[in-house]
Amino acid sequence: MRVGQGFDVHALVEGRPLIIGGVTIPYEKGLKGHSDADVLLHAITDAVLGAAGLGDIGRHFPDTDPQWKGADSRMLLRAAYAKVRAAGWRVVNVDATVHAQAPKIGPHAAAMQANIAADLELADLSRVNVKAKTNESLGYLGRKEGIAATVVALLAAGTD
Ligand SMILES: Nc1ccn([C@@H]2O[C@H](COP(=O)(O)O)[C@@H](O)[C@H]2O)c(=O)n1
Ligand SMILES: C[C@@]1(CO)OP(=O)(O)OP(=O)(O)OC[C@H]1O
Repeated sequence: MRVGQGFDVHALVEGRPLIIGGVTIPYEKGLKGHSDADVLLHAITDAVLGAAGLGDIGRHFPDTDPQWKGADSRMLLRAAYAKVRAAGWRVVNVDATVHAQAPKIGPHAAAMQANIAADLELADLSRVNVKAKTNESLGYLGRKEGIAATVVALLAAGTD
């Protein structure tokens, strides 16, 4: 068994769609990034890469590479997970928290869970858990200047 953790944060700006966990959420602002800036999928990607000892998302998909400009982060997660699988690992479970003062994530959590489970080739949806917290109006997250995500992932050896 191997454990990995992931963290990501992106700034909230006007004129961008808000995409979290592969779900487009109606909101007045979206996340700024080189890719689609899906903060949750980036943290999951880092957690599974980290558990496998494969570095981080920026090593595999540099934000200086025009190839990844506007990239769909579900595609990045699937590509990273293919490398994790090729290294002999599979995900046992992923537990994630989205740190967002707004908007409410709860109504979208099941759709995020389904996307993530599909991308990690998990038939058992309970192996992916998406939680959310406000930041109690404290700091840059509490001022709605950005949204963050924290993730832990467990890997096991094998292909089953
Ligand atoms: N962006 C968010 C933040 C929170 N939730 C849900 O509200 C519950 C209470 O959050 P607190 O930060 O006030 O503790 C939390 O457990 C989530 O269920 C949410 O859906 N979206
Ligand atoms: C995903 C990548 C690549 O497009 O860019 P961003 O969307 O800016 O995301 P970030 O979490 O800062 O880092 C990973 C990057 O390499």
